[in-house]
Amino acid sequence: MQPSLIFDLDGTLVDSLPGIAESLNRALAEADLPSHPHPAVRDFIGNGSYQLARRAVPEDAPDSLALTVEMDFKRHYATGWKNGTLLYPGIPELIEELAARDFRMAVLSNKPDAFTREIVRHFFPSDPFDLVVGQRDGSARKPDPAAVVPLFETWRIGPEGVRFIGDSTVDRATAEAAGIPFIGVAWGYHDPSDLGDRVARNAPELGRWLMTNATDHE
Ligand SMILES: O=C(O)COP(=O)(O)O
Repeated sequence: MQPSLIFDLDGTLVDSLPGIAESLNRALAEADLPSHPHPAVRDFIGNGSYQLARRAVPEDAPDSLALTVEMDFKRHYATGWKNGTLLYPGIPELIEELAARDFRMAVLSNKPDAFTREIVRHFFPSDPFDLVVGQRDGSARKPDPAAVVPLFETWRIGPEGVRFIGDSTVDRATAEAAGIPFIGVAWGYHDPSDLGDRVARNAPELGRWLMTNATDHE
């Protein structure tokens, strides 16, 4: 049987850095705080919108200021993501091909849930994912392995029947803690050398690996 596939969103399926940076910098400007260049914002991404804001404000700033920046970031991002989010090359073709081959697929993101769903709906109108899960109040978030439990429940499957595909050390840590084989992607926001020994350089390579390993755990 083919493995079920969990995809990270930011840095894996879509390049969301321009939209995140623009919305974050607008929120910072409203709080009279300095903005950050894209490479710095890239390093803030991965642990959700609160951590994004927390890392963007001065270290000694109170949590209340980080929360204000997070709220304003979300307000700008609600409209701003469309101008600053792009699919990575080869991703739509890869997802279509995997769907045609009956791979079961899900998206698991630390991005706020409403944005995660809206972005996935926008870029994947054929609805190829069984489940799209973003960050929700009160629910576990990566790297907590409990974040993958809703996916196991939907698929009625254990970790050995799943692959986790992501661009970050947060994704890798989640997969490892949950016992899921991890495949890194080199085109995202973290250094590929931190992603273990299976790191795909482009979407066709990732596709080949996923399709040729399809029967690993039959
Ligand atoms: O927005 C974030 O912080 C991370 O999002 P991701 O989990 O899709 O990489």
